[in-house]
Amino acid sequence: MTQLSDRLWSDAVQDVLHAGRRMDQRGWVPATAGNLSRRLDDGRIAITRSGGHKGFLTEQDVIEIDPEGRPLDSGQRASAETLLHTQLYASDPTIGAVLHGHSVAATVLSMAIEAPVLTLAGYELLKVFEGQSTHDTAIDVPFFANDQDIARLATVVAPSLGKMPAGYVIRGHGVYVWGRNMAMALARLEGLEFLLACELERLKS
Ligand SMILES: CSC[C@@H](O)[C@@H](O)C(=O)COP(=O)(O)O
Ligand SMILES: [Zn+2]
Repeated sequence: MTQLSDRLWSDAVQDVLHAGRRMDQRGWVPATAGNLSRRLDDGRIAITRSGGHKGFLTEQDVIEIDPEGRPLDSGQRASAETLLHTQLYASDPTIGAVLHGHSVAATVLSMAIEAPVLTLAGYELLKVFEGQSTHDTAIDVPFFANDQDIARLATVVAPSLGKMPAGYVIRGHGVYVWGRNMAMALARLEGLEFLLACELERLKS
């Protein structure tokens, strides 16, 4: 490895470790839930190893996968949900980071609401999402049925790729959010989680 590619890799790993800690602080990755990835400028993909606590990740917990989601080192086990990350990267070359968490708001709302989408409307914070410049708008967040068969779940998500400015929710499970870099993905995740928490409050009232 050259010094530059070493540097790109260690920056990506630090991004993942930092985001994992942030998501843990917010209570979005209980137990071993959640997974995080980052695509480097040279196209390599760094993703969390399966089964670790995402708030206590070490450098060894972040591994390299190919664009099809196979670990470069076949002795390593990448996130069980790797295909949901690689399908996003394949769908949009500008995506540089993907985050998945299991918040209370995403879990409860998606089990309480039967409609296939949740419409977020009128919130100032909608401006955190791609292409939004006013609160006077509405964004649909799709709710997909949970499935332990991730390849099959990816085929259900596929028709919506490119049409989900705020990310998506898997029912009773959690959110997927992405951005051009880790900072943007984290900002979108915070935005979506805030809005889901607001919707949950409205449901209670
Ligand atoms: C604690 S169960 C959560 C898992 O089933 C899964 O949904 C998850 O988010 C983490 O899986 P992982 O394989 O560690 O990436
Ligand atoms: Zn999950």
